[in-house]
Amino acid sequence: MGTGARTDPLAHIRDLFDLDDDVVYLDGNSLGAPPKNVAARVQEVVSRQWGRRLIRSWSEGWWEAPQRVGDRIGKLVGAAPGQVVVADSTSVNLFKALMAAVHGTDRAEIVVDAGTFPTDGYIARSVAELSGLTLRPADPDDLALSDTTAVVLLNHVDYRTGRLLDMAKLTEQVHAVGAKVVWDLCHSVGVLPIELDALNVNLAVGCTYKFLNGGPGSPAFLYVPTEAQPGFHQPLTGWTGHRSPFAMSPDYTPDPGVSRARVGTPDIISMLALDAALDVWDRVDLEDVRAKGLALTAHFRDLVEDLPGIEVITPDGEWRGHQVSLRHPDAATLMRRLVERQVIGDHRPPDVLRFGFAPLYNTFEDAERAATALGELL
Ligand SMILES: Cc1ncc(COP(=O)(O)O)c(C=O)c1O
Ligand SMILES: Nc1c(O)cccc1C(=O)C[C@H](N)C(=O)O
Repeated sequence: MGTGARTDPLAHIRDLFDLDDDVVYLDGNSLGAPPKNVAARVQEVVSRQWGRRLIRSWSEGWWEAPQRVGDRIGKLVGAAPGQVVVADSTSVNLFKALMAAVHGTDRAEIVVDAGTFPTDGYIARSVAELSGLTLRPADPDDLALSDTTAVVLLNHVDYRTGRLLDMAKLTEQVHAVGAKVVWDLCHSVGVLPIELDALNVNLAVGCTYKFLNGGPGSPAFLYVPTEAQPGFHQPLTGWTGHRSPFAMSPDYTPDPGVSRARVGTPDIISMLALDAALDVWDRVDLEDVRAKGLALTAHFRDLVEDLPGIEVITPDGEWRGHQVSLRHPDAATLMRRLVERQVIGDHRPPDVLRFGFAPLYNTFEDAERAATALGELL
């Protein structure tokens, strides 16, 4: 199982992360590992920016941080500057995006992929209720769209199976019936090249605590393309989305740009921890990240697919993200015992073992150690 001869152009990047070598961490698709520079940045933000500069820091970079950090994420998702804002949670951004997408529509339905991560389905249900539309879960292979479809919400990578959807093809399908598409990029941002502008995606959301390593609960992002910004009807009219927040006007006038998607005061400590975590992306090429992710997951798959009782449910080939999901009737117990052996993945009910591979810090040896541990348990 040795991988000594394997070339890994990202091998040196692991040193930028604060990881224990005796732990095989394969849960970066749930909570990314901390880059080493984050602790010092947070210390700087607390001690100097907050401590010494106090409220002056709002006009020394804090106020614009949601757009500035948004532009850094924009580079990773194929969005030109001024179209991504970092704010709130993915759930809240989904609410804003879906409410804006159905605003003023005379169409009847919202479609959501049937295997969606629960929060997307719950939020889509609320938006349907509030807007008087119906919600229809559908198989992404057979969306059955029509001219009654207002908006389609799709997960780029399925959190359970790791399947990657064809964003180009599906976006085109949705546009062909005159509907809008909202993409949830939680499991794809930072591991594969994404081209939101080039594909004319209507709206997109994603979290930053998985493969972007922003830290627990780091703020999410929302993409609103420039041409859609004037028509982006913000349902949560908080003051930070106002055109002139400090005018303290009694009337709400939205910011003309992407800032209209902001709501309330940003969580600066978390936002600037994320900003620091994003530094690592200045040193890597997403194509290399993708290539390594495919190689890591293929290697792990090869090592585990013939183990007794295991069924691999992650698609083979290129239509997959950076996790390998295995079905086994004793998945919960197996994962508990793997974690006892310092191999950390996760379990998704009822019977799925998930192993996420973060190409910036996971190694081929991690894949081997995890496969060996699982083999011994089985
Ligand atoms: C596809 C997807 N959407 C949304 C979320 C989470 O949303 P939030 O950031 O609001 O917790 C997750 C993971 O928690 C997810 O996997
Ligand atoms: N967001 C999470 C959290 O706050 C606690 C524990 C896990 C999570 C996750 O991100 C779960 C993840 N989205 C999943 O794919 O299952």
